[in-house]
Parts: sequence; structure tokens; C-alpha cells
Amino acid sequence: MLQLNNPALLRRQCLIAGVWADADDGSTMDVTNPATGEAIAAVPRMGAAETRRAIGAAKTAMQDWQRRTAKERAAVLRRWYELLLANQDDLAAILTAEQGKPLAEARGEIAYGASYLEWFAEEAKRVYGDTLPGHGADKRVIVIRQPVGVTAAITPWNFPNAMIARKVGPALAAGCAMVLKPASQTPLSALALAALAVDAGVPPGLFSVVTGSAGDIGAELTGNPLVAKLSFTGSTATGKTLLAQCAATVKKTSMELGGNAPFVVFDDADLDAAVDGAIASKYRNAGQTCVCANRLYVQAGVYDAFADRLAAAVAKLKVGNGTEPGVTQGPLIDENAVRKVEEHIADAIAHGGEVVLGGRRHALGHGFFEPTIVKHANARMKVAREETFGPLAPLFRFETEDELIALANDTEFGLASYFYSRDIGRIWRVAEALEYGMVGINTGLISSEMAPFGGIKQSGMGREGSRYGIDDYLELKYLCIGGIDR
Ligand SMILES: NC(=O)C1=CN([C@@H]2O[C@H](COP(=O)(O)OP(=O)(O)OC[C@H]3O[C@@H](n4cnc5c(N)ncnc54)[C@H](OP(=O)(O)O)[C@@H]3O)[C@@H](O)[C@H]2O)C=CC1
Ligand SMILES: O=C(O)[C@H](O)CS(=O)(=O)O
Repeated sequence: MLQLNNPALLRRQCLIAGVWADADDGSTMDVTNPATGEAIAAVPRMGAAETRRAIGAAKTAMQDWQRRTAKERAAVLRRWYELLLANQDDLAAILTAEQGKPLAEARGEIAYGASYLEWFAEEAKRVYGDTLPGHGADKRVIVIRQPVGVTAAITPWNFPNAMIARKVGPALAAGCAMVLKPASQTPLSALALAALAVDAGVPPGLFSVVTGSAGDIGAELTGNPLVAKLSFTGSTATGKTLLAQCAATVKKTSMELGGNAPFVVFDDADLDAAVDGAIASKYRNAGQTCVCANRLYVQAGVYDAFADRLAAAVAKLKVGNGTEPGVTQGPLIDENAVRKVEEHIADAIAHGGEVVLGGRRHALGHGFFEPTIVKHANARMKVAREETFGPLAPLFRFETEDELIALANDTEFGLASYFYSRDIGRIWRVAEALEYGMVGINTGLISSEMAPFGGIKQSGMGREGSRYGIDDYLELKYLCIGGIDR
């Protein structure tokens, strides 16, 4: 049983149009702990009708919200930020219970999510327009930026707090409303976030959370003409489905999709720093992040040395229930996730790979899996083409810089990439040649509310965070004032 300082944060109803509600038909769905399989709570199984009401309430609430001054909107976001930090322990406990990550990582995620509310409370006050030279003596041209309208968000289970804050923060800062469908495996973090939104003074109806049938809720969010924009984080396959569904009403979309990050160690790298970066990038959240190193390319001259040092570091990772002190690897989210890792390992072995560490389900059972390293990885393996989304580090060997660039870019994904080198010429050549939205150079951790997070190719479109992140929630309007000469 969850022990919370503020039990009111464990919500079993959805926030719809400012009211905590059950599903219209009373149906519910269980939320289970991936470390133990135990049911934590049940939440409403809602559908199109409840979603439609939330959208209508959002449209109404936005009329007043967008007329408030930027400073007034900023004050509410700032208060929400402060409440997340004041309730960090409880929010982390809820997150670890439903998602599995170690408490230290969960606390870090709460701080990370809160930082987006803080950042966009500030950005709300910096939505500037333009005055442009008129195209005639009697003309004056002004560009203003206005909120895009009612927005929808669909978010994943791997960061059930931060991926929501990263969307609702800029949306409300810009003057928009938002209707959110969180992942069914981790809805409790979203509902706790909504409870604190109410306490922070987010007006009724401006932010609704609808849990339940992805297909029915998603169809309403993508098909309802009152929704101007959809922001999605999740798999590329689902992103394509949602993009297609948004086409009928030409909704604006922001897509943060799958990845296949190369992590490159050149022979001039600081190997200890590269090992630290590989651990941070590969094994954070048990490898369940879209920016995890998915392919590790090591130049031939340092391949064995890096492999040995990485194995020594990975051997120190502690697998266990995220609530236990010292645990650094929680369970994978579900059986499908475990099977995907097993499939990638079996395929790697079948194509000449050698498991030098781990390689099996952990003795703890449930979703637990041994942190794994495979040597002699090659382009014929599934790990070269597919996102593993688990604690598997396949080590590929390469000889030259040109060969590496071709290998690293040989994917339909383009989200994150990483490389370690201390040669300034190589750093510029490789950073410019990599076809990714983000490049970590001598670091394995790149995510920050202050930087533009996002990808290219089939990793998505749009940026979240930084001064660019609010643009996705604004429209430019051009005012042409004539008659100035009369
Ligand atoms: N880029 C990223 O950050 C992430 C990438 N992934 C990748 O996706 C793979 C599968 O993970 P998974 O959780 O299944 O990711 P999905 O993309 O299936 O789920 C992400 C979100 O989309 C919702 N969703 C799924 N299908 C639909 C639909 N037809 N209409 C509306 N909403 C929908 C889900 O709802 P519900 O939970 O109710 O199914 C969830 O809220 C992972 O193994 C990983 O490769 C996954 C998560 C995050
Ligand atoms: O979707 C994800 O996996 C997150 O965006 C990763 S991060 O922002 O926490 O790096």
C-alpha cells in the first residue's frame, strides 16, 4: 500500500471540466506495480463522450484564460511548479509504484517535470511580436502571436510526469487549454499532477485528464474540430496513426517519437568519461527512454578496452524494486517489453554476437532483466534497426570516421545521438554530419527544459523546452494597417 504524506494525491477519478468524475458507465481499469504485479488502484475507463465534454469545457475555459495577462498566467504556472516540488516525495512514490523506476530517478523526474512549469512560467512573459516595414507609404505591418487554441496531448508510460509537464507548461503559458490522455499503465502520476493544478489555481476546464480507451479517446481528440493541435510522445507507429487521424481537420501536431541513438567512442575519447556517459544514456530508466543509446559504436583501437571498462561498470548496477535503497535498475514496464529485449538478444547471438554480461530475465521475476552487454554486434542484427527500449548495450566495432558517419546515419530515426572525442576538428565534422535533432558531445545526458528537445526523420517534429518550445502552441497573425496617409 502506498504511504503518502498527502493521500489526496492518489486520485481514482478523472478531472473533467473541473470536476472529478467516474466513467459514464462506471467502468474502471486497474493500475499495477510492474515490480510486484500488485494492483495499486483503479481509474475510470472513459471514452469519446467524456472526452467530448472535456474538449467543450476547454474551449469555454480558454476564453477567459487567454484574456488574462501573461503575468497572471505565469503566476499560476509558477505556483503549480512550487506545488510539484513541495509534493516531490509523494509524486515520486506514486511514479515508482506505477512505472517502476528507482525512487531517486522518480524524484529526479518530478524535478525535471517541474522545471518545465517553471521555465514556461517565465517564457509566458516573453511572447513577443514584430513590427515590419510596410509595403506602401500608407501601410504599417504588425505581427502578433496568439494561442493556437484548444490542445490535446497523449503521453507515454516511461516518463509519466515530465512528458505531461513538457506539454501542458507551454500550452497554458501560451494561453491555450489542454485535454490529456495519459498512458493507461501510468495514469496516477497524471491525476496527481491534475490535483495540484487545481490547488495552483488552474481554472476549471482548462486542463482535463481523461483515462481509458486509447482508441476511443484518441479518435475524439484527433477528430473533434474544436481541437486545434495534438502533442504526442510515444512510438513512431502510434504517431503515424495519430498524424493520419489529425489530417481530416488539419490539426497542428508535435510528435516526439521513437529513436535509435548511436553512441560513438572514438579512439581519442576519454574512455572513463565515455563509460560514465554510456551508463547514463543506456541504463537510465532501465533503458526505457527514447534518447537511450541503442547502438554503441567503438573505434577498433579502443574496442576491447572500452568493452572491459563498460562491463566492470555495468556489473555494479543493482537490480531491484525501485523503493529499495541503492537500487539503480527497476523492472521493465511489462511482459512485452521483456520479450522485446529477449528477442533482440537471441537475434544478436544468432548473427554472431557474444553476450559478455547479463542476457537473461533477472531472478527477481516480473519485469526485471539483467543489464546486458553484447560484443561483435553488426548491421545484420535487429538491434541495429529497432529501438530495444531495454537494458541491452550492443557494441559495434568501426575503423574510420567516414565509415562511422554512414553507419550512424543508416536509420529512419533521427532523435538523439552521442559521441566522445577530444579533437575539435572531429567534433565539428561529426556533429554537423550526424542526421539527428540532438547531439551529445562528451556527455550521455542531454535533456533539459532549457534546450530544444526533438527529432527529425521518423523521430518526429516540433521541439519541447527552451525558448523554441512555446512556438508550437502559438500562431502568427499578420496585421496590415492601411490608410496611414489619410
Ligand atoms: N519516444 C518515446 O518517448 C517513447 C517511445 N516508445 C516506443 O514505443 C514502444 C511501445 O510503447 P508503447 O507504450 O506501446 O507506446 P505507444 O506509442 O503505443 O503509447 C504511447 C501513448 O499512446 C497511446 N496510444 C496508443 N495507441 C493509440 C491510438 N491508436 N490512439 C490514441 N492513443 C494511442 C497510449 O495509450 P495506452 O497506454 O492506453 O495504450 C499511450 O498513452 C516502446 O517499446 C518504444 O519503442 C514508447 C514510449 C515512449
Ligand atoms: O521520451 C523520453 O524518453 C524522454 O523524452 C526522455 S528524457 O526527456 O527524460 O531524456
